[in-house]
Amino acid sequence: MSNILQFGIPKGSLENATVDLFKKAGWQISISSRSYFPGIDDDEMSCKLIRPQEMGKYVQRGTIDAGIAGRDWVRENESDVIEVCEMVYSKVSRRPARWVLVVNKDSQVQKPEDLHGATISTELVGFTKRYFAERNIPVTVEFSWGATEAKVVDGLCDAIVEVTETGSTIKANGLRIVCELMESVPVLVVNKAAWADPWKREKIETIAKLLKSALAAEGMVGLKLNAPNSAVEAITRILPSLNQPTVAHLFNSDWVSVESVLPEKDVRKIVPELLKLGAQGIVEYPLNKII
Ligand SMILES: Nc1ncnc2c1ncn2[C@@H]1O[C@H](COP(=O)(O)OP(=O)(O)OP(=O)(O)O)[C@@H](O)[C@H]1O
Ligand SMILES: O=P(O)(O)OC[C@H]1O[C@H](OP(=O)(O)OP(=O)(O)O)[C@H](O)[C@@H]1O
Ligand SMILES: [Mg+2]
Repeated sequence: MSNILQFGIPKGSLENATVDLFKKAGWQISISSRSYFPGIDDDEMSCKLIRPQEMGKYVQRGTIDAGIAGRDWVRENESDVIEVCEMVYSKVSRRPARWVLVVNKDSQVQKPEDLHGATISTELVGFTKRYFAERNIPVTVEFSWGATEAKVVDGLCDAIVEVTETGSTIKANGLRIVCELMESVPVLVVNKAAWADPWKREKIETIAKLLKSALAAEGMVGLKLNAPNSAVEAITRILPSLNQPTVAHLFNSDWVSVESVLPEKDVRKIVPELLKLGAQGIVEYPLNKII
């Protein structure tokens, strides 16, 4: 029987960003509407769409071997799984999601202690209870099924603990962040049995490496140029690189070829300096992965 890795893709906020990242890493995942079993162009993998809130549970039980979910939910459920790696992305950006304590703009609350005796609404009940208990602040924490911001606007609670990325929902509802309670990023988790299986472990490690390398390549470009040998010292001093720039001799010439990897945003600043130092034939190229 051939080996198959059962893999969980997070349904909801992280779904599209995760599928896009897999594409950059080299896997095409196709999700057809209403189906919870996405196709993937890898005979060694089979995918399921699973809510991030439940990913840890199903990975722990062995329903699936591994999956991606926000670390917030893996921790909330105290899932006994192995975290293989973290990846910094959210629904629309490459920043962590933040769980924040939020009140109405005109509220008197300035710090968590000001919520003594208050009612707080959140989807992340366990974490919120622990946060206030550890600080000896007595509060009532109520589970929210979503649209949580509306509850503090309506006065159904005194404050909320909610996830934010761009801040636009908080702003649109006229709310104010009191403080940040936790950051969360997607993590790749695997159960102990799959991790103990050499084939599955190697497959998971390959997936983790390629997902991370696709993320690492974002915003980075390759730069190649020719320069007279006499300018190489000066050029390598100003040229950023992952380790050191590569320098290769041009055939039958006292010129060299210099190659490096750098943030795309630095290119417009560095090119004029390279030209002044005598560089020619400068080529910038996109990168898919940095491994
Ligand atoms: N902009 C975002 N909004 C909400 N969750 C985000 C965002 N970016 C990343 N996340 C992460 O996505 C996970 C929540 O995903 P999901 O959208 O499935 O939950 P939900 O908000 O309950 O779902 P729904 O889309 O049904 O409202 C969490 O791990 C959270 O940290
Ligand atoms: O800071 P922002 O970029 O605005 O993102 C955060 C918002 O996105 C999520 O809502 P979701 O779409 O999941 O709706 P919900 O409230 O019904 O869960 C989250 O619950 C916040 O409301
Ligand atoms: Mg939501």
